[in-house]
Amino acid sequence: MNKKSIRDIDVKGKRVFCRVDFNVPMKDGVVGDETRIRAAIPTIQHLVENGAKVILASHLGRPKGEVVEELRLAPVARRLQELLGRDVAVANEAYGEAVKAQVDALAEGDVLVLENVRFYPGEEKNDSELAKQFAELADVYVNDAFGAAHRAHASTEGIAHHVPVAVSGLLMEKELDVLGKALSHPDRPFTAIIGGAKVKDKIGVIDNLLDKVDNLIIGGGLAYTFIKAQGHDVGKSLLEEDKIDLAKSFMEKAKKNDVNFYMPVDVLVADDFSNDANTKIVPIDQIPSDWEGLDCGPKSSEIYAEVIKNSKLVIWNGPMGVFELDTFANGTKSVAEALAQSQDTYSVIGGGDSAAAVEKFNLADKMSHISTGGGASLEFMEGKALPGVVALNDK
Ligand SMILES: Nc1ncnc2c1ncn2[C@@H]1O[C@H](COP(=O)(O)OP(=O)(O)OP(=O)(O)O)[C@@H](O)[C@H]1O
Ligand SMILES: O=C(O)[C@H](O)COP(=O)(O)O
Repeated sequence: MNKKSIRDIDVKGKRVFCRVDFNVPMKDGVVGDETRIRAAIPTIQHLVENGAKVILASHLGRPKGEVVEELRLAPVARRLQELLGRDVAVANEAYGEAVKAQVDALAEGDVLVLENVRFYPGEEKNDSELAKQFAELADVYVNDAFGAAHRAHASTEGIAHHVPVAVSGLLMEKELDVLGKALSHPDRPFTAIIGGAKVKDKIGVIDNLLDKVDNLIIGGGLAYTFIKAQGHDVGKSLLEEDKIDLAKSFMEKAKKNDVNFYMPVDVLVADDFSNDANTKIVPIDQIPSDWEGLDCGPKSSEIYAEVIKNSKLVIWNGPMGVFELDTFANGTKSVAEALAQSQDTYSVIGGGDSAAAVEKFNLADKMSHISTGGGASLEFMEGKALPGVVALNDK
């Protein structure tokens, strides 16, 4: 990576404003999946051990510039305290005189968690006044929030212009190294598996990856637009009529670029979107008109597994079916199992639902890298620059 990281600077005695992505699922005031908190710990430990006064800032949810009681960061700070095994102070605001006093009271190695930065309207507007307020708290800015790096907000981008030193954290560095290497110097054969709900959300990713991969596997709800593009009826399956021509152009681009293009050959159709629906497996040219395809079929899964086993590198974004319902989870599970069993395959899971799926199947520890970024990893894979990274100091 061509950006400086915390390993390139001296933080001893410095007030370090560290933006993390503590946007974790909350249930009844308790943290659900704590992956993102754990992922930030190496950076926090590094700062603590090197004598920084650590000020942590994050968003939680989408409170839209207002205080939302359920989205306060205190429960997250409590969980962090347990995981770190040291006291973590909490602020009721994210800037201002009271917060400054709390920062002034920090000793080297102390940790303070600020309130949800999205309680302020200026955050998402990247308001420079708010960015300056954040900057007043700090001597050094660290961005470790890879999951929010695609957002140009006051705490992810704006602040970097008002603090003399702006560097990446260790999580940010690792995410960019893994994804960056995959896209620029991939081990081959290189396979991308793209699933999820809509073609619309994956246009940029598919287009960019078609210039880089050896194999492209399409699954999930978006496959039906490709099935339609091949001239088959898709019944009540998810279909984006206005993207059929685009799907055709992707298949043509694959041919032109010598990319092996795989899409389902069979699908699991259902007469209802529920676990108790009547289901059957049909070839893609026999989808009944009043049924919908909610998963890949077993023949497709077998083909995908074979491609995975013969790959050196696989990037996976988006489930193969409606994996949240057990009846339609087999296609996604089969991809996860193939990745888990392929010892020689480096597997990169692109965050969001695919990360949730490998967790659900208890296979997370068998993946080589699970990104903490959903939208951020998607934008990175589209080849877009991430504003939260661009703003950091060059090496
Ligand atoms: N055949 C299908 N029909 C309808 N929905 C489907 C189908 N296959 C998968 N899905 C749904 O797609 C959703 C995931 O789509 P999405 O595009 O958000 O995936 P993602 O890329 O993993 O998301 P993220 O942006 O969070 O990483 C899941 O909730 C899943 O149930
Ligand atoms: O969950 C995420 O993908 C990040 O925390 C970014 O959240 P956002 O989509 O609300 O900006």
